[in-house]
Amino acid sequence: MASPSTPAQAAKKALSRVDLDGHALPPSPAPSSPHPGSRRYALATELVYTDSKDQYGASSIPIYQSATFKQTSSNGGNEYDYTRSGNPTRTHLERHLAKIMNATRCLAVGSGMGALDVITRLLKPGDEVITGDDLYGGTNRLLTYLKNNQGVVVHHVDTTNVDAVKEVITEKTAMVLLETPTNPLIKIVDVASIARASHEANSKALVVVDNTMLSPMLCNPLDLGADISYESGTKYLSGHHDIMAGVIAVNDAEIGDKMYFTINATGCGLSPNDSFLLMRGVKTLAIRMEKQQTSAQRIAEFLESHGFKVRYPGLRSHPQYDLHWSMARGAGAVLSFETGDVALSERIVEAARLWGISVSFGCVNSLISMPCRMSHASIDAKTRAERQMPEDIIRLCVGIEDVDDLIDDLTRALVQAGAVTLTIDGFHANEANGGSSTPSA
Ligand SMILES: Cc1ncc(COP(=O)(O)O)c(C=O)c1O
Ligand SMILES: N[C@@H](CCSC[C@H](N)C(=O)O)C(=O)O
Repeated sequence: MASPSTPAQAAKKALSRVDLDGHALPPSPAPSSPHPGSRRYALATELVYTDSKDQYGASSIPIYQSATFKQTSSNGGNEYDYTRSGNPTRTHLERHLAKIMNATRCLAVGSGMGALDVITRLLKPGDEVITGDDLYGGTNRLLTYLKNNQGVVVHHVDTTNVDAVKEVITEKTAMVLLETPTNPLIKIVDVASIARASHEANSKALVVVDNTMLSPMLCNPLDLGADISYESGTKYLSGHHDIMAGVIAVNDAEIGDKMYFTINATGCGLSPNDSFLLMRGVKTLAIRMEKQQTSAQRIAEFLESHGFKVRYPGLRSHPQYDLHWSMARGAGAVLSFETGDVALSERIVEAARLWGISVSFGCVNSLISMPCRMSHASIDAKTRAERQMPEDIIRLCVGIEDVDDLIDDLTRALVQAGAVTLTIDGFHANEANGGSSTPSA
């Protein structure tokens, strides 16, 4: 029997089959939305709304925990043959994500770094990449590897300055890689202006945005002109720190095919079990993010009002407040603040109880960390100094606990560490430790 030549023919062929009990066998759980790539409801609805045509009406996607799939002929040709190449649970997740990321195609892989690896395999020796000078440490590490081993030229510039990006765009620019807000300095990057300028200067340059800090709940970089949006699904999308995952969204079919080729060729597609867990996590993204960012706002205001220098795009004092809100639907739940003293920051972090000392963010639990020692330690001290990363910076990743408990725990840690001066009216950050002189109760 000839193998069906298109996916539609393959689906029809498989649909016509019945199992031993006479049940019609659908080709796979159908797309999670009848209209992948186009949203019909508010995002909070789309996140939970799925329409899988499972043969038994399962309301959550079954885990197709199978490496291989039986074929109906010696020519193969069924929709799935091997999980590295494709798996029904992963496909369901990818179609659901394509819908919520406003993309025509989404690909799910084993981690956020795995996603960037797939994306950067679009590069070839001699290609140039323009990226920021405040980047997640792992991203910096992979780019440094490509520079040292694969002949890729990497320009680190201040991507908060559109002109600085324009200055280095040439016909050799193959990729412009952006993060916003940046991790951990919470700087905002004008994605739309950079995408426009990049495409005008070089129509072949791919603008890639790491959307991990905001998630599709708060921002859709493809709508701002990016060619590829990716994020670590380990963070907000899954929300519980129980899996590693990465997702890539794209509208150009040819680029999507090239990246799928890499995923199949290297075997980094997300496992069926983790695809199930990520799908489950995505359904609660809206309520988690709403709660987390409401609490983050309270905590940012609390710290600022007590004299700390706080970086959070929900604060009016953020120098790029208006730019952030022109691109995003919320401020997210990651903020950082400075104490002016590394040892003091260490004492604060170690005094916290409710806030777990941990890398990562986007989890239901609140986390506290010192990026220069932890998430960004792979950037050497000299480079950190050149990029003006304050060694004392403390990053807070706000979870879903009661916000008053979080503030109480932080207050106790600040007092215990000696970061604040107690007065009859309350307390304020010590001036010697980087605090301002305008305390509030
Ligand atoms: C902004 C950002 N992008 C990408 C990654 C990589 O994600 P993963 O840890 O899932 O590989 C991380 C964190 O690890 C991150 O913070
Ligand atoms: N040891 C890890 C550190 C992961 S950092 C995770 C996350 N992106 C964050 O910003 O906290 C590594 O070397 O990658």
